[in-house]
Amino acid sequence: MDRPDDREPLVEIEGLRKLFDQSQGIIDTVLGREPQPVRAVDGVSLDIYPGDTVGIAGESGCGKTTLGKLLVKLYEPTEGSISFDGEEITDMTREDEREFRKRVQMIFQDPFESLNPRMTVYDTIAEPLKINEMTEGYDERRARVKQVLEDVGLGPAEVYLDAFPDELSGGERQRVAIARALVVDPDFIVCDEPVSMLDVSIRAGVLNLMQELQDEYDLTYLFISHDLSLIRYMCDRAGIMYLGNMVEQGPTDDVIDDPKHPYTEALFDAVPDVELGEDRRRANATGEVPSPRNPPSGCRYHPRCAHIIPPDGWGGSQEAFRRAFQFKLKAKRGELDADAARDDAGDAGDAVESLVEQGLTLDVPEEYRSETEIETGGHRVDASTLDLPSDASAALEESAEAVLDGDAEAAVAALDDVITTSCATREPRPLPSGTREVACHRYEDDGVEGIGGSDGGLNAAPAED
Ligand SMILES: Nc1ncnc2c1ncn2[C@@H]1O[C@H](COP(=O)(O)OP(=O)(O)OP(=O)(O)O)[C@@H](O)[C@H]1O
Repeated sequence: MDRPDDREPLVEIEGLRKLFDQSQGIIDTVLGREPQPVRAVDGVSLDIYPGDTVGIAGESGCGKTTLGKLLVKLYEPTEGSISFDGEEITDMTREDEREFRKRVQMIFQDPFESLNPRMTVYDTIAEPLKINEMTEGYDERRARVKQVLEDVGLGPAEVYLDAFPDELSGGERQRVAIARALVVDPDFIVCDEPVSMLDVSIRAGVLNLMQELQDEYDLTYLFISHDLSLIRYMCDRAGIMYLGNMVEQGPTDDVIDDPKHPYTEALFDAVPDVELGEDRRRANATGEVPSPRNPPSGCRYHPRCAHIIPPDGWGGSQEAFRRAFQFKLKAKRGELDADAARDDAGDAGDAVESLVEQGLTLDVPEEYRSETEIETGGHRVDASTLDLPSDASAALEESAEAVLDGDAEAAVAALDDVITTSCATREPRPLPSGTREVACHRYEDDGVEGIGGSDGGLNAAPAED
């Protein structure tokens, strides 16, 4: 990615992976299935520059916290490298690691859990100074603790020094946690949902304090948050994670105002915004986040993607392909309900037609459904209004017949040659554009939907097979 200056990154993350081995559920054990690790962070690369505030967003379980913990060395990576100020952190001497642990801190979501209830504010903040032998004796230590308490807005310090966490409000506790992180004068702080447990009325105060402290202490921040308005408010750059992958990253305003990855688009569409036009509203994702134990092949987002790419020579619209692909997913997952289709069709009706329409229905909230779907309670789409090529219609009917005959395998096989997409077979590589990186096949080929203007944008590098 282009940057406006030639600073060296403070943190360089390359091909980072963290897999958690997890014991299987009882069904897996009984069926003798191979244990599958949780792919919490799975191939993330990211540079963080000094003085920047980088935000990481994404749905729950996408690997944000795991990434944060890897960066502060609370976890060791399964694969990949993290370098901090030019030095690889996964392979440090004891002395270097000691120094690293001073320079890099983490603030957690829950100040009730992160503070020891049996330690006073003074002991909590003085502890890292003692461990790191950073002060000469009690007087210097006490002066340093008092100073940092004043810096985080807990003044006069004497009022707080002997207090225990349960005597403080949530906001005061989080300020103590921030003071504990700051007292060793770090360079880089990972802030994991730092205000989400706090009362809404005091969040802005804590965030503003963190901005002031950034200048005062010369800090670089990584903010992890579900809250996209917080990311916009605090962060210069934003990275969007999906199932362990970084799908898009770049300057925050560009990523939010002009999202390129369909997942980023859907994530921001989930936030109510009266100014969004029809096109943005229709882009919403279908279904739930799949398990990181067994992520989808190719692009991990493809089963939910509104912009899934039809095969070469597809004679219909992209919308028709997206629905046909949803049919295929439901057939694979055994979600097509033959009995419901028979009931729906009635004695004189056509159960095949009903089942095809059931399969073509998108699993999205009501505001994203077609008129027919709304009229029929979300269960039916009028297939005749869809621009489906004749071979696709024939394949869907053949598949529906197989489902009605109880032959699940044949139902999937009928679709195999027609309803195909490269999104399910090739993993997209993050490719650079003028201001960002996006990992999406739509931006790989000239003439599809290049971004980054006339210089070819993301088309600069060939796609991986
Ligand atoms: N110590 C662990 N052992 C096993 N699995 C883990 C562990 N920590 C996280 N996971 C799993 O890894 C995946 C990513 O979790 P992580 O907490 O990093 O996501 P997240 O995006 O921060 O989610 P949230 O916003 O809910 O905190 C999840 O499926 C989670 O269950």
